Amino acid sequence: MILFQEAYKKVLDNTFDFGDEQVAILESMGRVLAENILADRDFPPFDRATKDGIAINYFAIEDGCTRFKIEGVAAAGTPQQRLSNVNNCLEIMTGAVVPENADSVIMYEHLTIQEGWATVTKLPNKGQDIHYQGSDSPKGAVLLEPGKQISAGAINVLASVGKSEVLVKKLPKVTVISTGNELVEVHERPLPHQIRKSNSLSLKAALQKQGINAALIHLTDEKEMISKAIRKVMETSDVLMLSGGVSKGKFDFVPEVLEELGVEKVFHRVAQRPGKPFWFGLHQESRTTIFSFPGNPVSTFANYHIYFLPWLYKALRVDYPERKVVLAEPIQNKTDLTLFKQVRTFWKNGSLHAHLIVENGSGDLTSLANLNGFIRLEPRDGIYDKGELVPFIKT
Ligand SMILES: Nc1nc2c(c(=O)[nH]1)N[C@H]1C(S)=C(S)[C@@H](COP(=O)(O)OP(=O)(O)OC[C@H]3O[C@@H](n4cnc5c(N)ncnc54)[C@H](O)[C@@H]3O)O[C@H]1N2
Ligand code: MOO
Ligand SMILES: [Mg+2]
Repeated sequence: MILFQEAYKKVLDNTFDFGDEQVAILESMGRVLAENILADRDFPPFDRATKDGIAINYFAIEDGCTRFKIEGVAAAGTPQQRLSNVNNCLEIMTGAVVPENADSVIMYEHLTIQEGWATVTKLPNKGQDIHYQGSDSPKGAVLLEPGKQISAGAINVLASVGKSEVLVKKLPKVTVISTGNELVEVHERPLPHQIRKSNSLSLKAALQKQGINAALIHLTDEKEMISKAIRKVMETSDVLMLSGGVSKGKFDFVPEVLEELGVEKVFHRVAQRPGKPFWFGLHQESRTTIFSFPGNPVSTFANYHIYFLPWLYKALRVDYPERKVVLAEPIQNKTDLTLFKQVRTFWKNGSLHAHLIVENGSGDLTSLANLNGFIRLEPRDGIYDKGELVPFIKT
């Protein structure tokens, strides 16, 4: 058995690059950018009116003119026009190209318009209400850099520079295997000694949140079958995630099968609760990373967030946020294990506080309906006081 910090470090020391791929712009949402995104033209690409009103040449104002003959209308989406006389004006709409030899825009609220003439009711400043060509970013400027997680805001930028396809980091191919004779499908009615399998669906849903579409396989507790299935899955998956069959029971075949298949055991068992019998290893030949989580529902769920998510982020070269929360009540950890306690957080005076969830151990899956994270408590003789900051793993 190894300490939590040691296990965590070993997991993070064993990441690898999954490569890059081109995806359609909308598919890139939430993915990690793998290329520089450059401005393909000046932003904005022309001097653009920022108000609906008239475009004038300020020379006329300096000359004492406050009444302008309207030559026409410049709408957004029409080519640049030209004032034929600098004492005239063009009506102009937000987003339209400022006419040649106009240099200022006056909004309708500062004008009266009558019979083809605009009269200024509030004198403008020279150059006002124009968004100048290239003033946001000049052509060729780097707008987004590799490593950035693509947000809806970034999609706006990608679309503006014409990136209908985007180069992103590839996500790992993940297969989730659940094991257990007692488990039946969600739509089935369990016999009194059976339960519905829930861990694999919960893992699949959590992976879905990361953009990963995991394959699901369920196996009964038969060693030969487990061995065959794992061998096959390792050929095609980057990650094999198992739930159950990893402890000391007569039917917990997973650790011996993995070792028989030549998977290098990095560690088995961590001084933590829940999730103690966690088995982590690598199959060098197929380049598969194996996260074999203990079957108790809270153990599988906790270890996915404690280990797999930081591992994934590191593999994708994205910073994993180190979060902390304020304890809303005192708590102890007089054990010799790192404890992960289920919490529900709430905002108070601008900081995130955590309430402990009443639960009945790592087999109590009903508590999973209420938590939104775990706090991490290292062993300590004294108390963790109310108001203390402790590490928080968001779920
Ligand atoms: N002698 C010992 N016994 C146990 C130890 C130990 O150290 N010595 N560790 C305990 C701890 S801690 C855990 S956690 C569990 C881990 O068990 P396994 O990984 O071997 O998992 P199973 O035996 O297959 O199942 C345990 C439990 O979880 C339920 N389960 C399993 N898979 C699913 C699923 N997909 N959906 C829902 N529920 C699932 C299963 O029915 C069992 O109730 O071992 C302790 N024992
Ligand atoms: O570690 Mo087990 O995961 O406590 O139930
Ligand atoms: Mg077991």
